[in-house]
Amino acid sequence: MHFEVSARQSGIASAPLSPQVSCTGERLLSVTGLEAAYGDRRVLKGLDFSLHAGEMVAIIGRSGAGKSTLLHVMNGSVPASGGEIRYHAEGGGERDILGANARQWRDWRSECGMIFQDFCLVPRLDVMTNVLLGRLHHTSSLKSFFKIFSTSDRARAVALLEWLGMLPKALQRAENLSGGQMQRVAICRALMQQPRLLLADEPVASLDPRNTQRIMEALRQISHEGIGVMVNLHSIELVKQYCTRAIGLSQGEILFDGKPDHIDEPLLQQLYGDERDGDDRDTLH
Ligand SMILES: Nc1ncnc2c1ncn2[C@@H]1O[C@H](COP(=O)(O)OP(=O)(O)OP(=O)(O)O)[C@@H](O)[C@H]1O
Repeated sequence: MHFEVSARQSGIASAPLSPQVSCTGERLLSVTGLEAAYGDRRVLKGLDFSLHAGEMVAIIGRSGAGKSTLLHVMNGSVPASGGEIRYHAEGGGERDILGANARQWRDWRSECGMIFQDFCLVPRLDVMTNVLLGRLHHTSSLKSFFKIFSTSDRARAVALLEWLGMLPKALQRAENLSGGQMQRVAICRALMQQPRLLLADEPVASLDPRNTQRIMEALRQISHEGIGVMVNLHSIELVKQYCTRAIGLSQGEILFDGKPDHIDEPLLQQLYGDERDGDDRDTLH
């Protein structure tokens, strides 16, 4: 079953997901020569690509290719060892995120939401508070600690939860939700930041088919709002169904950057090789 929600139903019309951004396809990021390593082991080897508002870009490649590392370098939780990530600020001006000081990193993180395979919610807090925690980057930490959020923050949280069908669960503890419900809450939390970019690290890896469709549909709608979405995926079927572009990584290098329709058998063989033999093959098509 497909999850379909109109802009009116979603509350997007009354509470834009990202009011700073219009869906004009302007450039958000220019990545050049990006390198990352764990100790002596080079994991990202000179990546070059750009990202635009409204794109939904899949990162694909076999296990260990460097997909998660790329997203974590982009949000600053793993350090880069070389290269540049130039952020094109709204209204002009650009800066290299990798050369940012602590305050600039905090600013960047508020522009760059992230969701994870294991959701990363605070289990004992209720859904509403988990979502409001997404405002941490915009609110003083003391205020957040005492859970003092503004009326407009609360209104936005309500609109987002309603959009993803989670408002009835707003007062439940996060630990009592199903995986699909947790991921919807995690998306709401990320959108509370009003990001220009959303990074999703295998967001559907642990979900059943129905919840997978719901989450992918939500990500697509978010990209239609003008937010740049980058999503690590293992299913090529989902990439072709939902994404506007795919970047194929192999051993930390970009092997492909183009339209999902252009992903063909020889490329899949290059990207996945033996990993596609046996059971894995079914999950890739
Ligand atoms: N914290 C770490 N310390 C050391 N090596 C790591 C660390 N995280 C990842 N690696 C290694 O870096 C390489 C890239 O890992 P990464 O998780 O980015 O790959 P991936 O493409 O996301 O894989 P998967 O699809 O299995 O999640 C792998 O060889 C992995 O073992």
